[in-house]
Amino acid sequence: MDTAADTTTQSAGLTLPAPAKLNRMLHIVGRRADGYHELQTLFQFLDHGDTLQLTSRDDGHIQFCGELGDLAAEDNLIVRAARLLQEHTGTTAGANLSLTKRLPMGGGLGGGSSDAATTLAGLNQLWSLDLDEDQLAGLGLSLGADVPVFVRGHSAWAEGIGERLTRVELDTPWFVVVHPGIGVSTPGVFQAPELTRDTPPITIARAIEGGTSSWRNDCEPTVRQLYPEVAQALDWLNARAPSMLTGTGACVFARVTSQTQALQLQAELECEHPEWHAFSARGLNRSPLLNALHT
Ligand SMILES: C[C@@](CO)(OP(=O)(O)O)[C@H](O)COP(=O)(O)OP(=O)(O)OC[C@H]1O[C@@H](n2ccc(N)nc2=O)[C@H](O)[C@@H]1O
Ligand SMILES: Nc1ncnc2c1ncn2[C@@H]1O[C@H](COP(=O)(O)OP(=O)(O)O)[C@@H](O)[C@H]1O
Repeated sequence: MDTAADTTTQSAGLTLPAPAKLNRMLHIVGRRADGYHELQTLFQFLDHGDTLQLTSRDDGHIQFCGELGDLAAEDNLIVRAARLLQEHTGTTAGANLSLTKRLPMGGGLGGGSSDAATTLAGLNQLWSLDLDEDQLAGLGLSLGADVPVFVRGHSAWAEGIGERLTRVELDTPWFVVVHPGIGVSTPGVFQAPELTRDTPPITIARAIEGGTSSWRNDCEPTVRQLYPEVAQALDWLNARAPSMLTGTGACVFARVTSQTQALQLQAELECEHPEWHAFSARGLNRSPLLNALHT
């Protein structure tokens, strides 16, 4: 039977991960003239995320399939990344892009940015474009500040609005990540008058030597105040393990000592708070995207 896809030349295709990130710490050290906030943050990946299937087609069309609520195609970072790559390189190739979405949207786990990075890196390979990492990271930055770290695929200390990256090695514990079932507005958090914007800048060495017990997220007090559900989830987790907000939320994460402890904590949480969503995952200093692309 003929289908639209059958009329195109199909390649073997790729199935690639789009992992989540955590902000292991996040300081706001200033505000730029355009209103954007200058950050110092430590990014780390998780072995949990979305999955993207990519196949090439020869009619130049970008076909997306996946569950992203009512997000319009022109706002979908996957479609935008594919079109950007077409415009930048002039390729006549198209693609079928099929997403299995596991990461909550707008949860501070960087799912949209990670999807975009996986699209850029995957299509670069599928379409044999041969762009290097710097070129892909540059294109990614035009889609969002968090895209470059996913393209580069290493734990990083980030400055500026998150685009100036220095590779680092962090501890790789297990985490329990909790979404308290509400949406947090990133612009709303950054516009809040009470947000701390004047944390003195520190060096990478000082941030890392300070260790996990000294790490904090400057957005946390504001998000707690604006979203009591986030405060409740943080209080519940903090009573059991050291916990923090990631990005501007809504997700919070507890650092635990083993997979067993993670699964126990997750089970307790699911029993007491069925209205929250939780998963357990391990921190990774190398993104599973790099492993998948280079095998
Ligand atoms: C702060 C982080 C840390 O990872 O939070 P999460 O989004 O992951 O939660 C990200 O860098 C967020 O980046 P991103 O998610 O691309 O932010 P955007 O949607 O572009 O930002 C929405 C709005 O928040 C404000 N904004 C965002 C980032 C920033 N460094 N300063 C800001 O002031 C701006 O008003 C912007 O218009
Ligand atoms: N493929 C995508 N997946 C998720 N969100 C997307 C995608 N494309 C665009 N978006 C938009 O980007 C916003 C931020 O998404 P996401 O990266 O998941 O959150 P965060 O930046 O809080 O970590 C979403 O609220 C949504 O409007």
